[in-house]
Amino acid sequence: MSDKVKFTVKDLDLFYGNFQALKKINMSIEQGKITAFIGPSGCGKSTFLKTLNRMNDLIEGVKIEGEVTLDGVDIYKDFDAIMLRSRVGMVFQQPNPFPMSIYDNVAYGPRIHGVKKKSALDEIVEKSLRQAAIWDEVKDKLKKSALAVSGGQQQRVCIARTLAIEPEVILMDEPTSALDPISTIKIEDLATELKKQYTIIIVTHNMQQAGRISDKTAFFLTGEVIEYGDTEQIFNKPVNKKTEDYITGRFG
Ligand SMILES: Nc1ncnc2c1ncn2[C@@H]1O[C@H](COP(=O)(O)OP(=O)(O)OP(=O)(O)O)[C@@H](O)[C@H]1O
Repeated sequence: MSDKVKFTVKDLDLFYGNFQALKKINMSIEQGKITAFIGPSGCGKSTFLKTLNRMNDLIEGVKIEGEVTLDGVDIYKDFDAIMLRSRVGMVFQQPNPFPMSIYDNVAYGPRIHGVKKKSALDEIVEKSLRQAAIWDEVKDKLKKSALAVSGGQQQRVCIARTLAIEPEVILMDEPTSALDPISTIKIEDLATELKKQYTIIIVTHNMQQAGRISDKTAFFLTGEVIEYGDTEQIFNKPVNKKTEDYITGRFG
């Protein structure tokens, strides 16, 4: 697997009004890997994740300074936000299928991007549901409401919906925190499978999860990245005392 850099973040500051939520973040995120963001509640993990597909643009009073590039192109200066989000998809904490059929959920993005032919949509829907490891469970109920399946299945439908627009990066914001252990393992296995094709960045409170699936880990504290490196190093030989305290549960 190449070590090609997907995102480069330089001196990134983010303010919600007067409150500085991110402080001088510098990070290179590698392609084809799973990068985990860990740290205590409120330390800025989700905020940082959302700067990578400009979801914070939608919040009033947000000010962002510094630079984020995707494949070397500045996402704040040289990208249309909609175009960016089609390359950098997102899966949220709570499964959030649209109140429509499973088929229409997955076909939603391609339709917006102009795919109209039924045969083409059928193909995308099947491929995406297969990639999201849920095809066999839903293939006989594609016309049923996406809200009528279990939470774990809903989350995989949401992942399929994200995959249907063929992004290059998938941002996952605590994607398993609302799920039972079996569904959690399914999503973890899925993430491991998907990294062959996609770059995945995941926010998680579950340290075992970060240890199990990620290649790189960044530890955040009060808006700063305290330590960033190979997951094995961060978990087994953290350099910073604060990282060690957090990893070993002595934090706070
Ligand atoms: N829309 C907003 N307006 C103002 N402050 C916000 C907003 N969103 C987040 N914050 C603040 O920014 C800080 C970072 O929040 P963020 O949600 O990024 O943290 P987090 O590490 O993801 O937390 P958690 O693990 O609890 O989800 C917190 O102090 C939070 O209260």
